[in-house]
Amino acid sequence: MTSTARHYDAIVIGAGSGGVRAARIAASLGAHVAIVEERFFGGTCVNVGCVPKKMFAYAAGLQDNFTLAADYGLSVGKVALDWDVLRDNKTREIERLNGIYRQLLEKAGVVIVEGSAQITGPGTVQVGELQLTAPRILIATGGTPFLPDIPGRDLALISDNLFYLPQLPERVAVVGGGYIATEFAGILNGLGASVTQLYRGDQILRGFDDDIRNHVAEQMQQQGVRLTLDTDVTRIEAVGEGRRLHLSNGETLEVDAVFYATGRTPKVAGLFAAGAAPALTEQGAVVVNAEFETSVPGLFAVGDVIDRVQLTPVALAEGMWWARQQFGNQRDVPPPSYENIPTAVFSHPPIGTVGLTEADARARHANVKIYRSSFRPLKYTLGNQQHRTLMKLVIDADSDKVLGLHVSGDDAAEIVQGFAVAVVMGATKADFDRTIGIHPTSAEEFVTMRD
Ligand SMILES: Cc1cc2nc3c(=O)[nH]c(=O)nc-3n(C[C@H](O)[C@H](O)[C@H](O)COP(=O)(O)OP(=O)(O)OC[C@H]3O[C@@H](n4cnc5c(N)ncnc54)[C@H](O)[C@@H]3O)c2cc1C
Ligand SMILES: NC(=O)c1ccc[n+]([C@@H]2O[C@H](COP(=O)([O-])OP(=O)(O)OC[C@H]3O[C@@H](n4cnc5c(N)ncnc54)[C@H](O)[C@@H]3O)[C@@H](O)[C@H]2O)c1
Repeated sequence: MTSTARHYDAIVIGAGSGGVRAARIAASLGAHVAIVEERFFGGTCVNVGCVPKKMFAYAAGLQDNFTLAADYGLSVGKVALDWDVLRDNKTREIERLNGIYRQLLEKAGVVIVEGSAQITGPGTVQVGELQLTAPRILIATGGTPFLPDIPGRDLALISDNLFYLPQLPERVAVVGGGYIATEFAGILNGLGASVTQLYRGDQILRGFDDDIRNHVAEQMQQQGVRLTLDTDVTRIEAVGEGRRLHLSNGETLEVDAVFYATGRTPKVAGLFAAGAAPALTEQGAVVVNAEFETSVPGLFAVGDVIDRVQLTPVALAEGMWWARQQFGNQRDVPPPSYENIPTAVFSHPPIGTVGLTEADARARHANVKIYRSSFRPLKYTLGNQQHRTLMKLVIDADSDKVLGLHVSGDDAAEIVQGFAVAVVMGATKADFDRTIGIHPTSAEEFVTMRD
């Protein structure tokens, strides 16, 4: 039913990473923009993703520092986690950020419409009773957790739930081997839960460099995570307040909570009225061309919903490019490149990586040279903590170019962000070699690796 109609230059659906950035840039370029949001401003990353996840990852890592402090002669009292304090402090900060995202949009002159949007036809969006029209519509609705269809899957928790748990469960199973599962296993273990990570493949973190995968798996196990590989969950049943998992290896596992982190699928359910949907992939991702336009002229999409690379900085880059392309005068600027996207996994230990894995480099280049260094960082040498760092450079021996740079250990993400600029610029091993190191650091290893 349409009782009110409003016309804009652009309508953005979803106020997450991609949508907020696109709407703000478009408005700053003079466009009259409306943004529709049904749940929370800032989207997944700010509310139930990157930001609260990193806060919890800090909390989990802090536990280690108390042991380290004792090695340095600093005595501390009994260390105990007050889950309610951690959770509620986090929630307060997230609510503050939520308000900031809303204010940023308002200050930029973007019209905020709260509710669930449905695209009803070319250039037309329905939000409850309200009809919005515009020559350009941008879909930035993100993704939603995917859970395999097994009996009892309703008994499983998803990543959103971790951030609001009434209490920290004592025994936890985490299912999956990707970013979220590995980060959550480290967080829960670091906070004191007894954690089993179950993965159907032969090693976690598929797609990352094999040496790095093995290093992280080893270090996690050393820290107390039970890693059960080549195993899937076939059924979940409730046992009192707990959960019994039936495993593909015939065993059962009893836990207080089970988290599923088995991927995220594009969020398009209910988004299109009959006949209004653009072409979608089999997985439901919105198909776009190089300019982010769908099969329906004037209908565009960016971010997780197009399922290219599910990372916040990628959604930001896509949203920004789209807005400048549509409303700015930068028509000759190429779209964001998907080559050499640096990324981090905030596991314990964390991973930072940019460029090709050794296996990918060998598949594409005839002569590949590997430099590898594994060491116990200085910080840990006064005590018994066995934390190690692994660093690896993948070089094209013919051109001397650095094809890949990988690290797993303290500060991995911070280290790789800077080196990523060099890799994107096409730095060679010789460029690395003539760079003087900063001593004593772990990062200096990348400029001192020799044959
Ligand atoms: C646990 C977790 C940890 C993560 N950690 C990281 C990290 O450390 N680093 C990183 O780079 N990435 C991380 N990510 C991924 C990152 O959050 C996403 O890639 C990013 O949020 C995608 O942005 P987006 O704009 O495409 O979608 P989103 O941020 O998901 O925003 C989509 C918005 O659209 C709204 N919406 C959906 N449908 C409708 C509708 N019909 N009407 C109105 N509004 C609608 C949603 O409510 C939401 O606010 C993490 C994700 C998760 C789940
Ligand atoms: N630090 C970061 O930047 C960060 C952190 C979290 C999430 N993210 C983004 O969010 C995305 C989603 O995270 P995710 O961890 O859910 O996805 P993922 O794609 O990283 O991992 C999914 C895991 O689930 C497994 N899986 C898939 N289907 C399964 C099934 N039917 N049964 C058993 N296992 C199955 C996969 O083999 C894989 O190990 C990531 O790909 C990443 O792009 C990024």
